[in-house]
Amino acid sequence: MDTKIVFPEFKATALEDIPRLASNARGQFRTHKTKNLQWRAVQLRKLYWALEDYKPQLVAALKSDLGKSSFEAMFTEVDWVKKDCMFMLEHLENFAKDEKLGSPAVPPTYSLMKFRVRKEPMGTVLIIGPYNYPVQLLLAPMVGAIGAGCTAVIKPSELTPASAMVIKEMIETRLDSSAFSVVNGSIPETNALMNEKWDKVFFTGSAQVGSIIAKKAAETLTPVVLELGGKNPAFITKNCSNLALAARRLLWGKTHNAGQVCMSQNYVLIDKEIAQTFIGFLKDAYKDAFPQGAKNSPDLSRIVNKRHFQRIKKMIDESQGQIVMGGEMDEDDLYIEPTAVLVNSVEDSMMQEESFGPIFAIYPVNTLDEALNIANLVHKTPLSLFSFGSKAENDRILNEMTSGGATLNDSFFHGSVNTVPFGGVGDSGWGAYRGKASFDAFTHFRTIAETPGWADRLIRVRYMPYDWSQYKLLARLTEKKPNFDRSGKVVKGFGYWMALIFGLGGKNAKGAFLRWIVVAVAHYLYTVRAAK
Ligand SMILES: NC(=O)c1ccc[n+]([C@@H]2O[C@H](COP(=O)([O-])OP(=O)(O)OC[C@H]3O[C@@H](n4cnc5c(N)ncnc54)[C@H](O)[C@@H]3O)[C@@H](O)[C@H]2O)c1
Ligand SMILES: CC1=C(/C=C/C(C)=C/C=C/C(C)=C/C=C/C=C(C)/C=C/C=C(C)/C=C/C=C(\C)C=O)C(C)(C)CCC1
Repeated sequence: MDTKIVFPEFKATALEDIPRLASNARGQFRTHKTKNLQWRAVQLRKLYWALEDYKPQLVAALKSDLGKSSFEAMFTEVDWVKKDCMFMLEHLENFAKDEKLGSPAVPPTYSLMKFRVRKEPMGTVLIIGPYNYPVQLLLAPMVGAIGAGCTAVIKPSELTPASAMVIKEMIETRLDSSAFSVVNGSIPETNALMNEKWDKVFFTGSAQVGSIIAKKAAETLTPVVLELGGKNPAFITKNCSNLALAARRLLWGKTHNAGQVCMSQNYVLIDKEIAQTFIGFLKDAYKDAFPQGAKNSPDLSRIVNKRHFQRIKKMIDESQGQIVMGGEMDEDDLYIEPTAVLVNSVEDSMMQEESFGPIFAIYPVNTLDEALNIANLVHKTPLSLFSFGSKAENDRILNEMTSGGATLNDSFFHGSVNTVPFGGVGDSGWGAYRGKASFDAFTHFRTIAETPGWADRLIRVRYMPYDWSQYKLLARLTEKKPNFDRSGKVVKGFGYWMALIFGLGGKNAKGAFLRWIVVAVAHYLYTVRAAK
């Protein structure tokens, strides 16, 4: 029996249908049904079971689009989003409930006004996905949108056509199709979508397209989340505790999904003295991962298409460096062997471009100063950074170079857990999502105050005719005196010494209280013993 799964041929959504789909989603939001937590929970449960039921099609589609192994398809795509659904379901009520605002945000003088933050759905949102994780990177943000109570239109990447068509059928047949729809297509369809008014746009993809999206969104002052790429550095110093482990972990970062991972390292800055040893360990790790050779491995994905194959090949072809691991390619099979290139210039093509594939540069340096200068020159705000040094060196690297996220002593572990916030900084991204951050990304935090009528006498100060005596009274009750002078120095005045003496050196009221308890207990024990 032939069990081969056949996918519907990729079909772009008709341009003339796009305004209607956007308008439907907006209209459905205005029915207010998405404000109901039960409705949201039902959609999340439906998405969970849709992913479970469509697993064979999704896994096969990922194989067809990217040569992705079923292991990675399950681990980082289908099961990943199912876990997201479970997490959102488990915490939905808690995330969505009003947050009471008390001290210190609200001073005691305003405590009668019942300040609170109400979590409101942003409205109707557009989610645009990239090709490298067609399921995860499109549907994980959608879990946030559903949890927050938004309606949404989602647009998968056209570079992964099989996944895009399976996702369209799955979402539109299994979720509330009046609230959620899928637009398939490329630039014209995305432009048509961007011509519509959204309450938020969530874009994952390249910085170049991110900038087009942000500009267009700015015309209508539409907020955007941008999840972009970066030229991510790894630092290895002489004090790296286990060089073989560093090699194994960094090789993982470039073999997982064939290195088509926004947060994997682009280049490794390594102390000159240990560079050759590291290369030896890399080769060992390679042999362990691919005992039959990388090309024969059932685990290694392929490059998404010929354009990206040629882009990656060009980086290697134009490099002045020396290939020290890998280097084999086969365009017909879209196969690129995991490859490391030893380089000695920031101008090298391997350092200038984002690799977004199974290749990376190794750049030997003399000092950590030099490494930090190079990394800041190549990309000041990468999406991630990896550091394999002593504690002091790792701290220094974190301190002297920023990044969206960072992992010490490993490749992208900070981005491998689906409930911790993930996002870029500067030109590697705006905003974050995953876990609670996904709910927050699609939520308007609306501050509410409620002023009881009987309190009007108390707030008389705001009314005309203005009365300075009322103002002074309020100031006396609410204004804090500075404990610092005009040069910014803390002044240790009478209040400071009193607090120190009567607080027994405690830093705050709680600390002082605990110290007084200790004193009281000690005094009690002493008097009991003395009495015996
Ligand atoms: N930070 C992250 O979470 C993350 C995740 C994955 C990929 N990325 C980055 O994305 C890039 C690779 O992904 P990609 O090639 O799919 O990105 P891309 O920017 O080419 O495409 C992303 C989406 O934008 C659409 N698009 C492409 N060109 C467009 C245009 N001119 N106008 C409007 N829409 C357009 C595509 O159809 C696709 O849906 C890399 O730079 C990678 O680092 C970032
Ligand atoms: C099982 C036992 C234990 C626990 C073991 C643990 C915690 C294992 C953890 C393993 C991990 C974290 C593996 C990492 C997997 C990597 C993944 C899932 C990669 C994901 C890729 C992603 C998200 C890509 C994203 C791409 C982006 C954003 C851009 O392109 C113990 C030790 C507790 C007890 C014994 C048993």
